[in-house]
Amino acid sequence: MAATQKLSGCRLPPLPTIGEIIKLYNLKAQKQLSQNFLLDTRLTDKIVRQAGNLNNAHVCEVGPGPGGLTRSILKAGAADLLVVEKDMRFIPGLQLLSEAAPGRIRIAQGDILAYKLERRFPANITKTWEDDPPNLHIIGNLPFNVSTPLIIKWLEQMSNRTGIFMFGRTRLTLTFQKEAAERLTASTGSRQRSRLSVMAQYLTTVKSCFTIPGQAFVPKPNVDVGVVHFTPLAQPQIQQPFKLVEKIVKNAFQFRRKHCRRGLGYFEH
Ligand SMILES: C[S@@+](CC[C@H](N)C(=O)[O-])C[C@H]1O[C@@H](n2cnc3c(N)ncnc32)[C@H](O)[C@@H]1O
Repeated sequence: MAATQKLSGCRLPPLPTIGEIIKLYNLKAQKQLSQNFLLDTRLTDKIVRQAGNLNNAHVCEVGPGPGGLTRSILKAGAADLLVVEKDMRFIPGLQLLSEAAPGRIRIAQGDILAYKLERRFPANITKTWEDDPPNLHIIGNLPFNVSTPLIIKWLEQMSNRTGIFMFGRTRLTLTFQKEAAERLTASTGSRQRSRLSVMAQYLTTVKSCFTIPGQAFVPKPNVDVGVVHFTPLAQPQIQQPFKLVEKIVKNAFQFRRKHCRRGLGYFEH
C-alpha cells in the first residue's frame, strides 16, 4: 500500500495507489466505455492546474474511473466534488477515497449524458448564491465516445443559462481526442475550423492547454489527447437561440468546400 497521502493540507489514512486500486478490484478497462486511465499523478495534477484556483470550489468530475484525477482535484482544495461514473465497478474504489476525504465527495453512478448536474444544487443553496456565485468547475478526462455530444449539451445550457451554467461562470477543463481539441480551438481561416470551433467560440474563450501522448494512458489509445479549458463569455458573440445558431452553422460547414452561400440557402427560418 502507498504511503500516507496529503489532500489539501489534510493527512489521510494510507490509500492504495491507483495501480493498486485497479488490481484490488480487478478493473480491466472496457473499450466500449472509452476507459483509458491516467496513472501518472504529475499529469493529473497538471490537468487540474489548468482549471485555476480550486480552493473551496464546487467541482463536478465526469468519469472518475479509478480516481487518479479525483485525487488531484481534492489535493487542489475542492471543497465539494461530485463524481459521475457510469461503470459500477469503480464505486468501491471511489468510496475508499470518500472515506479518506470525509464530506468532500459525492458519488453518483449514472450516464453523464442523461445526468442532471443541477440536481446537486438544491434551491435553498442556489438562493444564497445569487449575490455571490460560487467557484464552479467541470473537470474530466472524458470518455472519447461522449465528449462531443457532451460539450454541445453543455454549450446549449451555457447559452440558455440553465443547469450548472445558471450563474454564467462555470468553467470547464476537459480532455478530447487531439483532433477534436484542435477543431475546438481552431481560429478563423484555419483548416481545422469546423462547426465545433464556431459553437464553442461564440460562447466561450477556448484555450488549448497541452497535449498528452497516447502512451501516457493505460491502456494506450490510438490517438493523442488534448486538454482544453473553456471560460464562458460574459455575453455570447451571437445573440440568437442556440438551436438556430447550430442549424445555420451546420448548413454553412456542410457546404464549405462548395459555396457557403449555397449552404445558407438550405436554411429555413
Ligand atoms: C478516459 S476514462 C478516465 C478515467 C479517469 N478519470 C482517469 O483519468 O484515469 C473515462 C471514464 O469515464 C467513464 N464513462 C464512460 N462513459 C460514461 C458516461 N456516459 N457517463 C459517465 N461516465 C462514463 C468510464 O467508465 C471511465 O471511468
